[in-house]
Amino acid sequence: MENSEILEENPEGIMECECDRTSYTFKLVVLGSSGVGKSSLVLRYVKDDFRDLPATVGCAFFTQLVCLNNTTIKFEIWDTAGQEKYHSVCHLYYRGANAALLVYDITSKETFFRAQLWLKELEREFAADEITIALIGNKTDLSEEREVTSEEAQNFADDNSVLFMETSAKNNHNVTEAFLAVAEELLKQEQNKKVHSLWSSSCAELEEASLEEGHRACCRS
Ligand SMILES: Nc1nc2c(ncn2[C@@H]2O[C@H](COP(=O)(O)OP(=O)(O)OP(=O)(O)O)[C@@H](O)[C@H]2O)c(=O)[nH]1
Repeated sequence: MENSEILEENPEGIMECECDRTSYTFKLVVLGSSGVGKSSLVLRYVKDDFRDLPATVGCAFFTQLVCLNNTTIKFEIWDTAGQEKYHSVCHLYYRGANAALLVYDITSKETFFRAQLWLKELEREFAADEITIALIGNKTDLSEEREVTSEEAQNFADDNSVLFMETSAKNNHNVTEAFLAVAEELLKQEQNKKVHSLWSSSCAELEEASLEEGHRACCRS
């Protein structure tokens, strides 16, 4: 996590990063029940601010640039409304997402169950290697009212192969770390894809070479 920084986008929208060798744009959608702190997490991450916000209507859109391990990442963040009346349109917002934060409030078991339902919905809509998912337990500053233990959430995350972190948008605890963990995972997958495609093309070349060799050997005999 040390080798990372949040970057400013200049007025022309050009990424400014000394270490910019490769750049990626990732769509990240934030999902979860109303009031769990989705918008507050995004506001904390993008503007390092915390204040009372009106309930989100539909969806709010933000961008954030991050330099991580000599790579520039542009996060396109879609902060969805948690109110039930918007649920039917949510698929429009998570379509094409590379990553999802499934947020619950550690003081509300119900919101944890709702995050589990979100996971099921995403598993129906995306193949496993299509989307990086992080389960986020927010409001750790209210630990005396906690209803969801870290252990049960961690176990659930491990069983379902998703990232897990607890945060407080209010106290700025683990917020940047949560987004960076997702960025790191996305970069890892991009690197795996590159290795896989290099490997596939080398295999194809080898196959072609051995066919040619076989053909020559056959013509010699
Ligand atoms: N104590 C505490 N309160 C928080 C935290 N994060 C958000 N809140 C409060 O929780 C309430 C809801 O926060 P929002 O960020 O609007 O929640 P949301 O999930 O975006 O809600 P919708 O827009 O309805 O989907 C607000 O009163 C926030 O101030 C936190 O980390 N700790």
